[in-house]
Amino acid sequence: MTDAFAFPDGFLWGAATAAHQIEGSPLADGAGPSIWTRFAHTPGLTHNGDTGDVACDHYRRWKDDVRLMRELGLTAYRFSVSWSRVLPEGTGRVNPAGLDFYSRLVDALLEAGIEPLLTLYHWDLPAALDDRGGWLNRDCAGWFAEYATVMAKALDGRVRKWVTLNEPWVITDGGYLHGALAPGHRNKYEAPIASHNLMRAHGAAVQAYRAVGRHEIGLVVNIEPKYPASDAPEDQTATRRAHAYMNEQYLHPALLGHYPPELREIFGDAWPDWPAEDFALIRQPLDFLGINYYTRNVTRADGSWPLKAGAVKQPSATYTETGWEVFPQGLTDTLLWVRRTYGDIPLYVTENGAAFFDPPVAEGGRVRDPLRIDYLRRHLRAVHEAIRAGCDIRGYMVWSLLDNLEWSLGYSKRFGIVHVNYATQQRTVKDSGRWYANVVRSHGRAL
Ligand SMILES: OC[C@@H]1[C@@H](O)[C@H](O)[C@@H](O)c2[nH]c(CCc3ccccc3)c[n+]21
Repeated sequence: MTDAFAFPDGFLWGAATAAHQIEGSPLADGAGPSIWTRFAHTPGLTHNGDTGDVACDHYRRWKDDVRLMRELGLTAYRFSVSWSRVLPEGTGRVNPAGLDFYSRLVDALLEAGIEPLLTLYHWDLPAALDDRGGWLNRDCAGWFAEYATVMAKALDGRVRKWVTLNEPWVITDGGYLHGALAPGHRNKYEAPIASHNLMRAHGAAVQAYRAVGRHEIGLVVNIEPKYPASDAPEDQTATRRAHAYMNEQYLHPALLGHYPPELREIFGDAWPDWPAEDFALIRQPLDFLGINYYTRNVTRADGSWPLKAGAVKQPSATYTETGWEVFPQGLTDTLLWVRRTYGDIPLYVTENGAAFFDPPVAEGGRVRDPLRIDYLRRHLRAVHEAIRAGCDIRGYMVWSLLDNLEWSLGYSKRFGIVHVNYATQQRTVKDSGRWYANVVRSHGRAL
């Protein structure tokens, strides 16, 4: 009998984190501040005033955390580099202690048989570059290329899978349009400029990497599939607008060399005429795409700004602590859509997971999180369905290895398969972590 859930040979089973969310010690050993150091220390901007000053103390506990990954049997680990730890001013002077932290982390991962997937940018821009306009300054492409060159020279070969940006949509929509994330701008005219410059910087970093690196580089995007709430024409066009804005806005320029037409419709006079040469820079050949999937959106036309499209709550669905509908079919649909629209580029599910209300650690060190096990099992089966349908999916990274700092939501949301007691920094593998370890051990057959 063929195994029900046989995954391809070499399929990577991993977990994902990001520097600012787990490391702590943001200014240790010569590191410079990032926009999140500033944002979180600005009163009123984060839940409870939570900051990344300590987080999961991973900057000091990284050896134990790699040991934990090895005990879980992970074959890959996706993490991000804090740009301002390595380049305290963002460009120019390199901080050797910062580079050394990541070099030792990578060596420990390789020693444990764990493939590193390194994300260059996961939202924590050096504050010194924000002072120079940050992503609104077209010079950011050169800054990011310089940073990519420093990292490639230091780590390429030991790191063989590189990612330029994590989720340009969130960086732009959160940081420049709605202001919920650092640097906290709320400006319809800035958002397209930041968004376009992020993609120019992506292209420049891919070019810079290829001048030094000999391995693979890709882009990570969040995709939230949009399903029309009704057959009404206004709901159909609203769904199309929302899909173009969130799901096509970055993959189109990166892979097809142009934006979807809906963006000019959405932003109107705030959507510039971009210089044609920008698209040659943005559209660099990629070795893979990372897809971050959490939920879907049932969409209808409404008066909301700027999309005029809103979500329709699904009465019979299960929702996570972040208000996201549990909808595994959306992951299969997403992976098939990517292949249909952009071709057979290798894919990784670089984030998938859920925040549920976890009970406290019980006697004997157990955290019972059945809802997370159900979520992960159903989404991994959805990945397998896409593989059976012909998608070239090379790996899956659960978000997240550890409970960690959920950006503006602080420590109020727990996504980890490992519980973190923030008062003691004690790690406790949750039931979902034990379950995932078994799935990894069986190469998916235990699903
Ligand atoms: O919210 C859980 C995780 C974050 O902790 C990661 O840093 C980030 O890469 C990430 N992206 C998404 C999906 C996109 C999204 C982010 C924030 C808010 C709404 C949607 C979920 N997550």
